[in-house]
Amino acid sequence: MDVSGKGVFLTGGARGIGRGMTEALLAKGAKVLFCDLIADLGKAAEADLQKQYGADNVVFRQCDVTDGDQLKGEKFGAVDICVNNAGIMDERVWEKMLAINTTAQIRGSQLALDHMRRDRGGRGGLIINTVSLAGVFPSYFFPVYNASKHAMIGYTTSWAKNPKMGEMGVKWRCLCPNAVNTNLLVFEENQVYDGDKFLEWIKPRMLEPEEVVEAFMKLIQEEEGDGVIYGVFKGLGGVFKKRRLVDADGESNPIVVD
Ligand SMILES: NC(=O)C1=CN([C@@H]2O[C@H](COP(=O)(O)OP(=O)(O)OC[C@H]3O[C@@H](n4cnc5c(N)ncnc54)[C@H](O)[C@@H]3O)[C@@H](O)[C@H]2O)C=CC1
Ligand SMILES: CCCCCC(=O)CC\C=C/C=C/C=C/[C@@H](O)[C@@H](O)CCCC(=O)O
Repeated sequence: MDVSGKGVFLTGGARGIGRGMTEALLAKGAKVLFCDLIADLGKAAEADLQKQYGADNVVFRQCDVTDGDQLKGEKFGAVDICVNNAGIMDERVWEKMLAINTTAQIRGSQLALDHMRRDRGGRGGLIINTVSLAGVFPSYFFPVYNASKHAMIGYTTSWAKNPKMGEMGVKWRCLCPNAVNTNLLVFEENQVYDGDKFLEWIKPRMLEPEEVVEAFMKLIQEEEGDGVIYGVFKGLGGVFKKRRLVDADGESNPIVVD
């Protein structure tokens, strides 16, 4: 999709990957309403971005995505692209994590679909859920985070397969980066299991946020390709992936399931 002049709603945009996505979309001429829980960071980002791209093109709202009423109330003209990106990684508060990573992404998708669907007067659109490679592969370091992301792959790909989606005019995609150098990876003890081991294991393949943003922009602008899982890997950029089940020992004997 050509994003120029399009309306975007994006969650978790005050920092990290979401902050970069917001700026990249503005640079291509989109109008962005971004929200976040952290008001001071969000307002600072808004001031900065408005200076560069104009106050009519970018607005910040403080919003807790787990509050359905707050999420519903966010309006900034028509939304052509919805990016459900806010997420946390903290096994100690696993119910809250499911509320943010899964329930809120589902609610955001549902609201966007109702707004966009052509068969009910909307003008179509694109829904992108920021998932993770943790939604595709098992990782013992963070079981609930992993489950929260697996759920979003199931949800997003299921809507994408709906035979009436053509009529509705809405496309669905999952952005699945490998680990990214953001605040999400700064954790306290017990936030994940064997966190130091995870970081040591993942370090050589760790992405910078800009690499993910670049892949995200390709994914948005991609017209073709029915793959809804877009893996982002160090040195490879973004690639459409088929969903695979792997044995308990990891990579051996993957089974292609779609
Ligand atoms: N950093 C990583 O290694 C990876 C991150 N991801 C996913 O990317 C997404 C963005 O994460 P990052 O930019 O890495 O982390 P981050 O921590 O830098 O940014 C996440 C943003 O979401 C916001 N947020 C958290 N809870 C919220 C709530 N209840 N309501 C509204 N906003 C809320 C935070 O305030 C923060 O600004 C998440 O969904 C994460 O799971 C996916 C793969 C790898
Ligand atoms: C503190 C933890 C935060 C977790 C943030 C993430 O979402 C990071 C991603 C989590 C798991 C990543 C698993 C990565 C596996 C790959 O490095 C590789 O094993 C997969 C190979 C893919 C392929 O060959 O197609």
